Parts: sequence; C-alpha cells; structure tokens
Amino acid sequence: MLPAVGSMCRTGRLGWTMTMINFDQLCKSYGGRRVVDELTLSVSAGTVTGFLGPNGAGKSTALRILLGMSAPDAGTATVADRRYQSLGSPGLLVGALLDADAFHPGRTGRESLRLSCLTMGLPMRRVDEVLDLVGLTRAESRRRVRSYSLGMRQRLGLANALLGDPAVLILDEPANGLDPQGQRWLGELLRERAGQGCTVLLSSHQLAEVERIADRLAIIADGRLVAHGRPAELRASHGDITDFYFAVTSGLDRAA
Ligand SMILES: Nc1ncnc2c1ncn2[C@@H]1O[C@H](COP(=O)(O)OP(=O)(O)OP(=O)(O)O)[C@@H](O)[C@H]1O
Repeated sequence: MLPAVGSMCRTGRLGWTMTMINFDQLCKSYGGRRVVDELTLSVSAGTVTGFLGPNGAGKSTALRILLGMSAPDAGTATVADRRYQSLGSPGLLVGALLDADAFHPGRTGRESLRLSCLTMGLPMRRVDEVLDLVGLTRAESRRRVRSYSLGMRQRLGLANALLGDPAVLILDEPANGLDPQGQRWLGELLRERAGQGCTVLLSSHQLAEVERIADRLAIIADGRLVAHGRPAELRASHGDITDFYFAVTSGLDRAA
C-alpha cells in the first residue's frame, strides 16, 4: 500500500484527520442544465464512504470528474490534494471501477488484466493475486469477457481496480449484478481494504448494504449534497436511513 498523502482537516469529534478525496464547490452542466451543483465533500483516509442518490443525481458525473475523464465547469475534485491528471502514477494511487462493460468482449479476463499490468508496469503475478481476491477462478479468467455474467464482469472490474494495490478505490455501482452473497462479500472486501488504510468511495443503490459497511454516507440529489454523516449519527437524528433517503431525495431526482 502506498503511503497516504492528503491534507489534514478538522472533523468534529474525531479531531484531526487526513482528507484523501475532496470535492470543492464542484459544478458541471450538460446542455445548460446543472447536473453537479456546488458539490463539496471530503472523504477521510482509511474510510468507506457510500455515495448515494437517485438515478441521474450526478454521482457518476462527479466520479468521472474526480478521475479526470470529464472537466468541471467550476470547482475542483482532487485525490491527495491533486487533480487526477497531475498525479505521478495515478493507476498506482487510485483504483477505479466505473463501468463493468469497459473491457473488450473479445479478450479473456486474464488478457484484460495482463494488459492493465503492462500499462501500469506491474508484475504479471498480480493477475493471479487479484483474481483470487475477487473470487474468479483460473478457468473463468481464461474465458472471453463476452461470456461473462454481469456479476463476473463486476468482479473483473474490481480485480482491475485492485491491480496496483491502490491507496484509493473509486467504485461506481460495483454491487450491480452481484447476488446477495456477492454483495456481502464485496462489503467485507471493502471493509478489509479500509482497515488496511485504503480510502473507498463507492456509489450504490444498495442502501441497506452500504449503510451496513460505510463509515459515512453522502447523499446527493439534483447534483447537490443533501446529507452527509455517519450512519449512526444520521439514524440518531433522522431515524430509519431508507426513509430518510426517500425524504431527502423525493421530488429532487431528475431523469437519468
Ligand atoms: N455526457 C453527457 N451528456 C449529457 N448529459 C449527461 C452526460 N453525462 C451525464 N449526463 C446527464 O447528467 C445527469 C447526471 O447523470 P449521472 O450519470 O452523473 O447520474 P448518476 O447519479 O450517476 O445516475 P445513476 O444512478 O442512474 O447512474 C443525468 O441527467 C444524465 O443524463
């Protein structure tokens, strides 16, 4: 694991903590419509943050900007205090899974991972190590991606994100297509990574599972942060989190 770098910030009862991911007044519009609207959010090192919100709330757009795949209109999105494009070896610091369909369907899972190893200058032994981590067998890794189920493609995407043993994981709906056992397994994997110091930001629609594993929940609707806090604090202040989620997002969701 790479040493964590980032900025110190003051957090209520916790005192000082290290910020690894930071969105500051982030704005993005498409066709004159604000889809990310002054989003400000800090994610502390070694924590799991669930990024929740209805379809079209702006989660993927914010994550894409964070990963340098889209430019903001205003504001900043940084990892370890730097824009993704200016990180020295971004693939080694940040592992990302944005789209389970990003792999070439004609390649095998193993070939896809080997290609990523080559691109990042990693030893080929990492391929088998991450396959073991995500529960894909050697035989499955030799099948073409076009024959994979969605759950298998998600596991392959996660394997790819883990290749560089990154200090930060950014995952866009990684639980989609995973069965309940798979979702439980994913949660445990992410908790374990966070326990080792990894910072995890994951978007999801699996409210109960994310509530179970996340240190913090950030809820956005209509491009704006509408709630942020520890699950226990949100429950103490607002009661059942699913009911609270519906209350803060109802009427605000836009068509995706
Ligand atoms: N490249 C684009 N061009 C035009 N509109 C876009 C583009 N990307 C996203 N949008 C729009 O921005 C809004 C936010 O989309 P985004 O994918 O960020 O939402 P999301 O919260 O990730 O939703 P979901 O949960 O459905 O994945 C949507 O209305 C979407 O149609």
